Amino acid sequence: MANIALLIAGGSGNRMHQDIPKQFLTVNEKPVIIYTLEAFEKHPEIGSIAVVCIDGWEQVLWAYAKQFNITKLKYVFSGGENGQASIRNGVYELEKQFKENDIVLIHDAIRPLVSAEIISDCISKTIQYGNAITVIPCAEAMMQTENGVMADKSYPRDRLKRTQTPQGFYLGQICELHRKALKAGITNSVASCTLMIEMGQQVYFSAGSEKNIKLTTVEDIDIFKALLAAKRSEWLKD
Ligand SMILES: C[C@](O)(CO)[C@H](O)COP(=O)(O)O
Repeated sequence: MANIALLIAGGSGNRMHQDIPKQFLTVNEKPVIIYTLEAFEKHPEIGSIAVVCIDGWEQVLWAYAKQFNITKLKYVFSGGENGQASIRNGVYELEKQFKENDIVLIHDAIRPLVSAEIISDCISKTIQYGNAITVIPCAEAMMQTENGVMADKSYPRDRLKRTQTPQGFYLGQICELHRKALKAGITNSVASCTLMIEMGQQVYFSAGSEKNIKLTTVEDIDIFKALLAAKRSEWLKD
């Protein structure tokens, strides 16, 4: 049985307001996507890595992978018109290379601080339950709003989880989910976990971390740099 990491790097990152797609921004002399690739490269349970890449950046990605010695990167696929289409392209391509009972961990390329523990837990919960969505508890009070201006309802935070990636599935099952979703006319679900719910399936949780940040806005780059600095000083102490 193989464990494959499928990194989703198909987006242009409009919310970052940069000329370069955020997965290719350089932070401390290394492109963001390389931090993410290194996390899976170093993980002993991951055999192969595939990337769904934004059009026009494929050769840059292969060049960076060579420069930073990412030997597990085997496939680079085209993105789609949205996240659901990009993931669908990726899993359909993987289906041509791997078996239905192989595990695929679908991960945002712009979550560069995913840890070995998070990857391991996602794999073991996928084996245990059939799928695994990385989550963290919801620490803030939650308000429900219709118009974004005011709220007259709150939502109990202990009943909520904040989802992250990786999100783990058996390859055959995630391909089947995408085929059924297309037949049902669902074409723009936010994430694999939301697609599962929209298709009436249960999802199971694995353990995430506040440090497994998603680089969405420019502010997140500052947080990323601070977390990198903290990580470096931990290494120096060891
Ligand atoms: C998959 C995800 O990271 C879970 O939190 C998130 O939904 C991705 O959102 P994006 O809009 O594709 O950045």
